[in-house]
Amino acid sequence: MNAALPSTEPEASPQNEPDVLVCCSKVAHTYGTGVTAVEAVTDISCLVTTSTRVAITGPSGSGKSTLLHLMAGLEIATAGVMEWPGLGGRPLARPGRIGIVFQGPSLLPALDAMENVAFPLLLAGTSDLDARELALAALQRLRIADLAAKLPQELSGGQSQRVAVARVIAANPSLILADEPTGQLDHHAASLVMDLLLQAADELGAGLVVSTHDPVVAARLPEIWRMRDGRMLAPATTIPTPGGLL
Ligand SMILES: Nc1ncnc2c1ncn2[C@@H]1O[C@H](COP(=O)(O)OP(=O)(O)OP(=O)(O)O)[C@@H](O)[C@H]1O
Repeated sequence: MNAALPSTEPEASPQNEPDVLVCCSKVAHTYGTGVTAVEAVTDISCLVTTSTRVAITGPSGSGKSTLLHLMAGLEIATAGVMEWPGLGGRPLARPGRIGIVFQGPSLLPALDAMENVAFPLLLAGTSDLDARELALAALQRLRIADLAAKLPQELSGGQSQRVAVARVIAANPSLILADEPTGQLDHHAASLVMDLLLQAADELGAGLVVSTHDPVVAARLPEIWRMRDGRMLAPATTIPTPGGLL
């Protein structure tokens, strides 16, 4: 079902409805000001729920990363309204509720895989012992515990991205945002990373939003939102709200 369109299906009972994690209403984001201003996204309206499994596709520069950064709270909308009802408010005030997988190397080179997974938990105040236990559990859950003692330089690009997925799920997020997570991987490694992202989202009951250039990767998700020149071609820009349609 397209999460951004008014549903024509019978209403689910409240306890069966997925939580709305992110609501974008006519959102725009402009980088810079004056003659150097770039309107990276324009008039974006969409919903992300705990059952969302969506690929955002579009040419380079179409605004995919900017939209993910807005959802993550890493950028602030310059027009429109961003809300995170199911996350308890603006993400930066609620660290851990959103997990982000970035394109390319993101592991700290001096730490082994398990320490890399544990590191954000330590920063969030988890005790050393608990952080290590949670990190190992995340690696085990993704069946990559054999990589725990390896340094990033000893990992392939695909293995590094799988550890990056473990780092995200160790914090038990409600929303997983992955920005070109397979951009530097071959098809086999990309497929394994997508397997893990989908598995993680299902096991955590988390929403999953993946930006990608790759149509094969996009086809792994049940829903695709296409962007061009900062605008979303699909879904349509009407979203249901308690007060009516935007
Ligand atoms: N920090 C920034 N400062 C200024 N302009 C930016 C910045 N980040 C992105 N842009 C511009 O915003 C537009 C959208 O960029 P964005 O990175 O969101 O697109 P994208 O679809 O993710 O591209 P790619 O697939 O190449 O990563 C582009 O014109 C880009 O040059």
